[in-house]
Amino acid sequence: MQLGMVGLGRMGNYMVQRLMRGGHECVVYDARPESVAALAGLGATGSASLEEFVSKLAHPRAIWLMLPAAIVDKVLASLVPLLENGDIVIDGGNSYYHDDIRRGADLITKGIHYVDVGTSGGVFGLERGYCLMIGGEKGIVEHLSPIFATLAPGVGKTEASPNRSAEAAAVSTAEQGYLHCGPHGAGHFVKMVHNGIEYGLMAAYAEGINILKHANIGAASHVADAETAPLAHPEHFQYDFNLQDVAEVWRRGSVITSWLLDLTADALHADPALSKYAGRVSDSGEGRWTIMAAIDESVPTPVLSAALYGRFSSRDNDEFANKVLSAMRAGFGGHVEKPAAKS
Ligand SMILES: NC(=O)c1ccc[n+]([C@@H]2O[C@H](COP(=O)([O-])OP(=O)(O)OC[C@H]3O[C@@H](n4cnc5c(N)ncnc54)[C@H](O)[C@@H]3O)[C@@H](O)[C@H]2O)c1
Ligand SMILES: O=C(O)[C@H](O)[C@@H](O)[C@H](O)[C@H](O)COP(=O)(O)O
Repeated sequence: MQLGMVGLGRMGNYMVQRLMRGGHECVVYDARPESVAALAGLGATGSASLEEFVSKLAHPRAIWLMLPAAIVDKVLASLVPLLENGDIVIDGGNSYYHDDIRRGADLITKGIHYVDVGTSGGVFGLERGYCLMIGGEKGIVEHLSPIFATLAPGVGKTEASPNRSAEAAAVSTAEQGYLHCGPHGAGHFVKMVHNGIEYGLMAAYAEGINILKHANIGAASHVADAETAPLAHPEHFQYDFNLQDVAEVWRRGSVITSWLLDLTADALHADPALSKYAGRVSDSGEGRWTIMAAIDESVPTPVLSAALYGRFSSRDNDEFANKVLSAMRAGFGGHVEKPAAKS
């Protein structure tokens, strides 16, 4: 099948390569000509402009956008006037599902079909395949199934769930690694919650490993932390854990095995101090949209909310709040801030 790809960054580039390996024909465009040239060198049909890109696609066109969510509307404003009745636009980035509902309704008035796809797997997707969470019209999703089947990991890459019935498996593509989740926005809704969970899982590993890292604070060699009360039982905190080895042993048969743990172990092996990271953790939107949806649904999400707020704190957005705390403490008790302990 032919597919046009706009956005050839960390994701789009490898997705095109996986599609071409699977026998699909790819027409590609990116604002960076060097990204287009690199894929043209591997067999894709390159384009120097959106106009040229659209002209090289057979009607009905299938165009996959793999762009930062913030620029999708801007690119659609240039792209849509070039399209014809029956063409399909797929947004495979991390767009907000409200935008999908709006775009789907707007584009169909122009005869253009819109599909939202939450794509998971990151830069490992080229080899492992991508988990695809899809929203849109059923017939259009079915039409695109050869593309989804090639991008997804495929049957057999993950052991079947023991209680999954053969009947359920026969009527769903979930075992292949892609799923039509519902109408416009459903794909990105599922991906949004996936990423909310991702924040919580990541925070859980990070916090646990940090407890292990500080398990030596009772050792005589440890510089006492001037900001806290003295330890009642220094003998309880005499452990110099080898964090790489702990992460490594957890990867074998434990309850908390996961790909995130694999990546954590690997990062600790590369540099146990993680010294190239300052620890300022960004968020691209999906974590906060998850919490917003939970609030609208009146569903409690204490773990996911705490994980999101942890990212805000990591960027020092709690600095003034902490000054307010110190000011109150000074005010009611005359407590003076102590100098930071050397780490
Ligand atoms: N990186 C990941 O692990 C990952 C995983 C899943 C989903 N996503 C989502 O996929 C989307 C793409 O992510 P990425 O990591 O590949 O981003 P990226 O920044 O690596 O790539 C974006 C590409 O878009 C191109 N681009 C920017 N403006 C353009 C324009 N006006 N016209 C044409 N091309 C333009 C850039 O040149 C770049 O090559 C995002 O929505 C992201 O949130 C990323
Ligand atoms: O499933 C995935 O492959 C990831 O979730 C992916 O979508 C990406 O790495 C996020 O864009 C990072 O999101 P934050 O910037 O919000 O951490």
